Amino acid sequence: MIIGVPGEIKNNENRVALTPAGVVSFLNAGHKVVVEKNAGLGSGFTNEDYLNAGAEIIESASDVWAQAEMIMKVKEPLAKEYEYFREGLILFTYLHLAAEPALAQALKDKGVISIAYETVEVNRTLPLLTPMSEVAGRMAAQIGAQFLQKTNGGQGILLAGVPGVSRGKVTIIGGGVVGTNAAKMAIGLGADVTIIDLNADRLRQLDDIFGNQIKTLMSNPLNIAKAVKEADLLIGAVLIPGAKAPKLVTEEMVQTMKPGSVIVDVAIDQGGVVETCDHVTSHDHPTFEKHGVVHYSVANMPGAVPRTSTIALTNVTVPYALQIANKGVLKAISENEALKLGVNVANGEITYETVAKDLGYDYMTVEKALVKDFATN
Ligand SMILES: NC(=O)C1=CN([C@@H]2O[C@H](COP(=O)(O)OP(=O)(O)OC[C@H]3O[C@@H](n4cnc5c(N)ncnc54)[C@H](O)[C@@H]3O)[C@@H](O)[C@H]2O)C=CC1
Ligand SMILES: CC(=O)C(=O)O
Repeated sequence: MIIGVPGEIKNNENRVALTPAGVVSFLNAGHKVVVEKNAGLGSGFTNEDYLNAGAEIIESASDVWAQAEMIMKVKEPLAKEYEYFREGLILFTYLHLAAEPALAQALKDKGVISIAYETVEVNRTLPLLTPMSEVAGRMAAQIGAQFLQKTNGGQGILLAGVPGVSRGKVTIIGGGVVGTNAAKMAIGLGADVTIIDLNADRLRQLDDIFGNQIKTLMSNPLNIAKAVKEADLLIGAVLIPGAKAPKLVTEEMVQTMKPGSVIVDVAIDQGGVVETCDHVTSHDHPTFEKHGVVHYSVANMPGAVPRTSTIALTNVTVPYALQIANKGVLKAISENEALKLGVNVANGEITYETVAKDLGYDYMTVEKALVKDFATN
């Protein structure tokens, strides 16, 4: 199979979908890899590194898309990339389609087999989302601390406090991978940390992990309203796989926060959990202010630490991509339930149930969407 790696074009997205080590894995299995010129530079991988690994370097993105049977990317394609879509092309990347209706429509219209990293699922874990959630969770606490500084528009709070002065309060809604990693960093910074989750077992695990270093609360509107009001830094970290994030923090709750408090809505890639986080921001202009509160809603946070993130991401994506390349997409997904759950669009149908529901499409199982191909393979 020919695997294509275009450069990322989202604002300040410096990750790349394959490292030179990943190229070697594909070549050893008998495949060919074409990489857009300079695609790896932001992550510290030169064209020469890719050539030495055995990839072909191609000048233009359009030629990479045209030659490849499977495109590996990091972020969802942007509108200017839709023209490269074609029937039967395999696209393996983050998609977040519940928050990207135009992209979902384009993938449907063009018959692209679209496999989303974020819905590949094993035993209720999301192995291709986890490393980036680890990165974004850790970043959320340090970014929040930075924007709490007066010089950056915040109220002028040091999360650690000092002897004789209270610590800053951090409220984290969603105690999964992002939430746990945000908590680790916030505790390390000396903050007073509260984690809210809907899953009582998860709250027990968090209590076992962090003990008295955190407070845990069950997710309900009263607890959320109280913890939001008290928070100096609020971190949104809820996920219902594939679905649009629920708006758990209302505008009224945000209005109760102290001026200069900070919200980092990490879940913005799925639409965000904070009502006032009503648009995605970029690394160039990461924040906006509403009701006196600093809002940060960058949907590609790990793009700012691309060296760490590219290596962490490709560590987990390459084994799955190799299965697709080795077996073909149909055999790979029929033999691997985790990968099958990654298929969001196939043969013009939406094949992930919560995405279909949120976007108002009929849902079709992958098997049914690909029924002719399954019958003949
Ligand atoms: N902005 C960015 O650059 C990045 C964003 N993310 C996003 O961060 C979000 C969180 O991801 P993960 O932590 O990996 O997910 P996860 O699945 O590990 O954790 C989600 C948590 O939310 C909890 N939850 C669900 N409904 C809830 C509710 N009503 N109230 C409170 N908690 C609730 C779940 O019980 C679970 O513990 C996702 O949308 C993910 O795509 C991840 C990486 C980068
Ligand atoms: C998860 C995701 O969308 C990201 O790492 O950018």
